Amino acid sequence: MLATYTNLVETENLGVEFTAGGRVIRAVDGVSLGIGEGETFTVIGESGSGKSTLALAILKLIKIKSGKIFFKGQDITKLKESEMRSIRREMQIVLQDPYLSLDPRLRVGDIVKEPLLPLGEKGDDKVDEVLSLVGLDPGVATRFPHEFSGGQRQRIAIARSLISDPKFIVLDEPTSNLDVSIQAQILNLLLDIQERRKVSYLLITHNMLVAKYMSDNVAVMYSGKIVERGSAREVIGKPLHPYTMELLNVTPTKGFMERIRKMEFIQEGEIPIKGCRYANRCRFAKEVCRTTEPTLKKVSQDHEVACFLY
Ligand SMILES: Nc1ncnc2c1ncn2[C@@H]1O[C@H](COP(=O)(O)OP(=O)(O)OP(=O)(O)O)[C@@H](O)[C@H]1O
Repeated sequence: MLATYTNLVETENLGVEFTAGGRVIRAVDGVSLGIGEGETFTVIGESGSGKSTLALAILKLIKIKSGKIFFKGQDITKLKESEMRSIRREMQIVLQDPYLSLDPRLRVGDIVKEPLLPLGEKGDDKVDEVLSLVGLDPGVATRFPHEFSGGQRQRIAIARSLISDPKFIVLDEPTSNLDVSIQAQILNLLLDIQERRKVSYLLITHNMLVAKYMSDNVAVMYSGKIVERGSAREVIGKPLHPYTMELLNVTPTKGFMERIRKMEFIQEGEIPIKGCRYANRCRFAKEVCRTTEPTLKKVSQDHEVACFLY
């Protein structure tokens, strides 16, 4: 029997750890999220916050320490690679750097067909279709990556991600290595493809403008944890967490300042790394922030925040 599901992709308390120089890094720490069909779910955060690790864990490309991953309602956390094969075709990734992600020795047609190799499929008949879908002339299939500009290379990478007809694509900073003038073209292409193919995107970015333009829902990640999430309109339009405000470079509203007027804040630099991970950078940190880890709290229909100010 097919599992019924609400979200195409879900994680439950997902945790990933690395050990580097004898130190354990909790790169993803207890992340629960749901990505609906045809939705763009964006993870925002600065470098090192754990965005890419989260995406790789969802794709089961790295080892998971704890928690669960569901795809189409099926728990895939413990599936063996052989059991993942049919699911792999439905999950693809587009990486940040189109200069590194395309094998320079292969012709474009062979690059685009790469995801079909482990499935034992040739896919020759699909190459023209996906190249056209990304706005490239099918004739480019016989050429090599070095003959193309950054934007065209990213179109090739997107074509490759589409050849297995996936339902879910991770877009890891897909435009951050491109000229500004090209970025909008690629973002529009991705939106157009989503419309036509009804794919869900997990978009990773540190660029708020990109997040605002592309997303249905967003999660803000800091030090392996989601500190705020909700609809893009709510989170980007009315940021609540001091870290989100910092990322967006917004000044807290008068109403916010009025509401927190009587709270007692402690000085920067006094807070040990315990409790809220952002506390040692937060100008609104209180005593409780140094002792207790805040959990996500629903503040409105489409908005949750993990912060003791709320
Ligand atoms: N293979 C690894 N071995 C050890 N530590 C790692 C490894 N991959 C990531 N990390 C660490 O895990 C944390 C999260 O890294 P991650 O790359 O997921 O962050 P990110 O938000 O995607 O950053 P960026 O935008 O720079 O890619 C960082 O502290 C990073 O140094």
